[in-house]
Amino acid sequence: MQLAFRQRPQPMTLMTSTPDTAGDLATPAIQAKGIEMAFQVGDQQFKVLKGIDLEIKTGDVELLMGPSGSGKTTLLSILGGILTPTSGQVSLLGQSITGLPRHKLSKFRLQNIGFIFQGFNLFPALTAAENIEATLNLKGIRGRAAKKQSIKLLRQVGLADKTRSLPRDLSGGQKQRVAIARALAGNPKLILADEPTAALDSQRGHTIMELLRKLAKEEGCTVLMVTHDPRIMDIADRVVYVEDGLITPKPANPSFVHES
Ligand SMILES: Nc1ncnc2c1ncn2[C@@H]1O[C@H](COP(=O)(O)OP(=O)(O)OP(=O)(O)O)[C@@H](O)[C@H]1O
Repeated sequence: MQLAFRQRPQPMTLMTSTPDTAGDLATPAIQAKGIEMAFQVGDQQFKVLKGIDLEIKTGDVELLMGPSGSGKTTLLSILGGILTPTSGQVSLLGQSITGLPRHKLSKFRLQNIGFIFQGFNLFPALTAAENIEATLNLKGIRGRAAKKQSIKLLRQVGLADKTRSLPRDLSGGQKQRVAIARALAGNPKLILADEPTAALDSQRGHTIMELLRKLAKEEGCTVLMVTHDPRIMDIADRVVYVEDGLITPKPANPSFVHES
């Protein structure tokens, strides 16, 4: 566990504006205010996030970068309503998710957010296409329509020939692309991704980023991803850095960009 508590500048709000967005520009897709997160380890409390203010506009593709252990995954999980912050407020698509009852939060997540998290979490007994269909079924898309969409999504991530493969017969990069296709199922308005290109070679990573950028610019989907991957920085609208529990527009020591 790496925890750093050096003195940092005060929390700040970063705002973006991207002119070629297709969605509702008036409402930020993601709005976080005063996010703090402390973890209890034994009898000690570690404060990982110390007052994060962040606004991300609809249709933006943004990257969260920062040193290992700086709290990027923790922040992404809080923004996606998977973790509850110690304090602070999160609004997604204009709706406050802070304090929403669990069942309402689950429903909101299912309807609006596509998650790409490390580990892929594919059902081992289901084929690539069935893994995506299962998600579509949960979103109320069934039968032929679900089959058609799952095959289309697998084609978009370059896996047209793997629709019937089980996860055990896929490489790490292929599993990652199935997980990406699954996150896009049902056209979520938000995509939250943790290292989505980590297991992909340069060309495939670039193809995935182009796909996400197209969704953002043509369909107003908003994409926020944690990455250490410098290869995808040029495709993002903005890079936001998490350092010492705060957001900063420029890192003090950017060497972490070339990690992993
Ligand atoms: N459930 C937990 N209990 C205790 N500590 C935790 C927990 N989850 C995360 N942490 C600690 O919080 C800190 C931030 O973790 P987090 O995974 O958010 O960092 P990160 O920036 O995503 O790191 P990496 O780039 O290595 O994935 C780490 O020191 C981690 O050990």
